[in-house]
Amino acid sequence: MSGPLLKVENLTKHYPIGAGFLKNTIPVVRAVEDVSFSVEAGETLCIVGESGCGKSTVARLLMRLVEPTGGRVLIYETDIAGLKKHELRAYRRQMQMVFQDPYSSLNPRLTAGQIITEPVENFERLTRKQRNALAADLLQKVGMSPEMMHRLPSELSGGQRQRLGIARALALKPSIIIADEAVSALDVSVQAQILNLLMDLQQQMGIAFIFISHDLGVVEHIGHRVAVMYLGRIVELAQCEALFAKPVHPYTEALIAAAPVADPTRVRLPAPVEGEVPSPINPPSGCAFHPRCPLAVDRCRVEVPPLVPIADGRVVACHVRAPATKVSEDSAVAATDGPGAKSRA
Ligand SMILES: Nc1ncnc2c1ncn2[C@@H]1O[C@H](COP(=O)(O)OP(=O)(O)OP(=O)(O)O)[C@@H](O)[C@H]1O
Repeated sequence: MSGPLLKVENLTKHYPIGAGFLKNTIPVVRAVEDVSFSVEAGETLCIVGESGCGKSTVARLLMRLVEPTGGRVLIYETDIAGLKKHELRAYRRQMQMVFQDPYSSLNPRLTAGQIITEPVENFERLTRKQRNALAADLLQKVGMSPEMMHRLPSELSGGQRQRLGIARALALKPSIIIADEAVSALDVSVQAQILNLLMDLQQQMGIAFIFISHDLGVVEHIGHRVAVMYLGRIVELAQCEALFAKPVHPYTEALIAAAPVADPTRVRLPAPVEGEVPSPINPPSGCAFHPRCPLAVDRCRVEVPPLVPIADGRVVACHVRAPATKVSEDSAVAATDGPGAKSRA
């Protein structure tokens, strides 16, 4: 099969809220606006941004848990909107999710073994022997002892529960796992174990990850590429190392400046920008970041900046740092495609 594993084109989601007198006056939350990216097999694309910027809505759109207002999601060049019911089931097998809170996403009445094998049994009947063998194999894959298959979620630690959530996601042999804040609820040492587990599984099984997080330390550890979102839009998409070494969008710069620095030799960026994230119901005109941006010029207040490719292959939406030319606008969509997974050797 050719082309990227996953391609997202101009994805948009507006949630209607309340009712106006006239249909066209119903206010909407502009949760996701014109988002495009692609993911290659075996790659980790991280999506970062402040709370409410639309990260989880992107995940829900990819899983087709909510319908988009506009745009397309293509898996191996097939538009998922056109899939029939049985094709959608097959698509859902390819894309699995690991959630932030492993406890609330695991059925407390089922044993670990039942939780892991349940997704497979939605598709095929298993004998008791097959079920036990599958549960034992998946538990071992995530670094747990097969005996744990008889335990209930309440009898496991937070880290074990998250491993169980990962084992369940692996059961259907997906091509992509979407991990939405998958390590945020865990202690730092357990976080590191889970991140290393995900990276090992990726190497062994070639799984792609879409890793959603607000924690830049985690993103720097696990990401190949990073998409930075602000108020529903991607404002910068770059190779992970390049992004952290030299953020280009002023918002990316501010996010990195605000993050705790684990490495004392790293030079800190200037102080982060002040102010609240504006409302996605009535976002600022032009560049939504302009009210908080120290570099804003008149053009930023009126024109939404397009994503423009710059020299090192990243794309940036900023009139000041990456001003658009006709040529750059034409090549911007191509630049949201990944160059393939980088090697971690
Ligand atoms: N079902 C819904 N109806 C209306 N608005 C919604 C709905 N779901 C999300 N939103 C709004 O859409 C915007 C984006 O929400 P989303 O959960 O995608 O953000 P996020 O970046 O994942 O945030 P967090 O990091 O806090 O989880 C927010 O303003 C949120 O309030």
